[in-house]
Amino acid sequence: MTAPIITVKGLVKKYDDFTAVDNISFEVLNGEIFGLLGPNGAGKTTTLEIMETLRDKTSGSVTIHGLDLDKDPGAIKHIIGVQLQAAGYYPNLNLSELIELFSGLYGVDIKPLDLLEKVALTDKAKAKYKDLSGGQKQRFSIATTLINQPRIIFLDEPTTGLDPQARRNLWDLILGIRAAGTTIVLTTHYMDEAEVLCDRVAFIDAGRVIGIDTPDQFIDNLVASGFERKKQVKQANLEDVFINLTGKEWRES
Ligand SMILES: Nc1ncnc2c1ncn2[C@@H]1O[C@H](COP(=O)(O)OP(=O)(O)OP(=O)(O)O)[C@@H](O)[C@H]1O
Repeated sequence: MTAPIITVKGLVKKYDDFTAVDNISFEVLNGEIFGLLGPNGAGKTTTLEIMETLRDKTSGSVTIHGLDLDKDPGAIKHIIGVQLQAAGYYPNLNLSELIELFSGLYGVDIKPLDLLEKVALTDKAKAKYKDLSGGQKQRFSIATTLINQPRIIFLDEPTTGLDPQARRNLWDLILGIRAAGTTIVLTTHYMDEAEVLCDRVAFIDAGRVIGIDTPDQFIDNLVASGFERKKQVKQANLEDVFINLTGKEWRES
């Protein structure tokens, strides 16, 4: 888990006069879950979409699994998994049919039910995307990233808007995908999520990387600098109460 699978160097993205990504550099190591964290508008999605070949960069270089984004975007597309926009989910097709369609577009042969099983959606194989709950939609969206059996997947705020159970179940799903050998780059606004999921995180602010490390090291450094929480931390929080009262199983009918 030590070799870089993604190398971003001096990445810049300008929208007219506005610099959204301002000379960002980082590496993502093979097999890790790497988090891009930072305030709204910091440039996380822009950075993610450039790596996904979905957005042009202004300057800098991106190398993914030895492939240069400028020279081999087509080859990069084959080895990465991206979340498709919901608009691409043809409304008349059910989940099984959508996976068949997408796998045809990728030129791969996969069994829809096998993929749906990975995200606990086999019982929804005949359902339409619009009829899924929020958590089920997110799980289906993650399933679509796996269609081409990619080495790396990119997830933009995968648990935003989900209830605590759905969120924790999605964490298990993401950890399972990593355990199967896939490198994951994700963005999130939930620091508890980053702490549970990410091997390393990069904090981005106003288009610049302001720190890259493991969550534990960031926390240790902060404590070592003399930081103390103002209030005594309770032994449990309201989310623990929620999970304790309502259980952990998939509950999204
Ligand atoms: N197509 C565009 N044209 C002009 N400006 C854009 C465009 N897309 C993004 N921006 C601007 O670039 C900046 C970075 O946006 P980006 O979506 O990358 O931020 P983010 O870190 O993902 O934010 P959030 O956490 O709110 O999703 C923002 O100021 C945004 O308004």
